[in-house]
Amino acid sequence: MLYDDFYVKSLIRTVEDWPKPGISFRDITPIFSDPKGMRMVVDAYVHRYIDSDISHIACIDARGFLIASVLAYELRKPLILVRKKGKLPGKTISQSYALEYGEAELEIQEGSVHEGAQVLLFDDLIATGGTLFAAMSLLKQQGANIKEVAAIIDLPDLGGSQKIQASETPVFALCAYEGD
Ligand SMILES: O=P(O)(O)OC[C@H]1O[C@H](OP(=O)(O)OP(=O)(O)O)[C@H](O)[C@@H]1O
Ligand SMILES: Nc1ncnc2[nH]cnc12
Repeated sequence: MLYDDFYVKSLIRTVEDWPKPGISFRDITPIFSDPKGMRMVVDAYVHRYIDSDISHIACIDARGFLIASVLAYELRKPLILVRKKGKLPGKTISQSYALEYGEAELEIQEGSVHEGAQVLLFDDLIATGGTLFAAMSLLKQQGANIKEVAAIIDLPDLGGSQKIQASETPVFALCAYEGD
């Protein structure tokens, strides 16, 4: 299905002052309750990565899981879960970070990716980039190369995507909210 930016944006709800005063929260929940929107979003990534040489898809807890798992199924790639602290059994490595409205810690299981893996890292939204940088650091510590970071939404005013690109990692976002 052809990507229609206007249609996808019509499924993203802005909630002012949530979860904290001053935050314009971009709620993607309506995308998942709209089968056409969900298909349009997934198809856009399938189209972009079908012929790429990525070996793995990594995704970030929790909203990042929703599209990335379908994408991994479609592209027949292994999926690596980057989870919030305390959710993964066994030996893990962790990284704390700050995001637009708080602080948290991410973890991956040791050995979840091998040296030289070519990873597409997926999350739903890029704001300050704190979350993605923490995930990138964990994957790189395991020897992975981050081929590209992909998201549904970029908030360029918060600088995250620019910082990731400045670190020599390509960034692909389906849509952006800038200056509003
Ligand atoms: O670029 P940043 O400033 O780091 O912000 C982006 C992150 O914030 C949200 O995660 P949240 O921790 O709210 O998790 P959720 O997916 O579990 O709702 C979003 O899903 C991104 O992961
Ligand atoms: N403005 C925002 N809307 C939705 N998720 C976010 N994660 C970080 N900032 C966000």
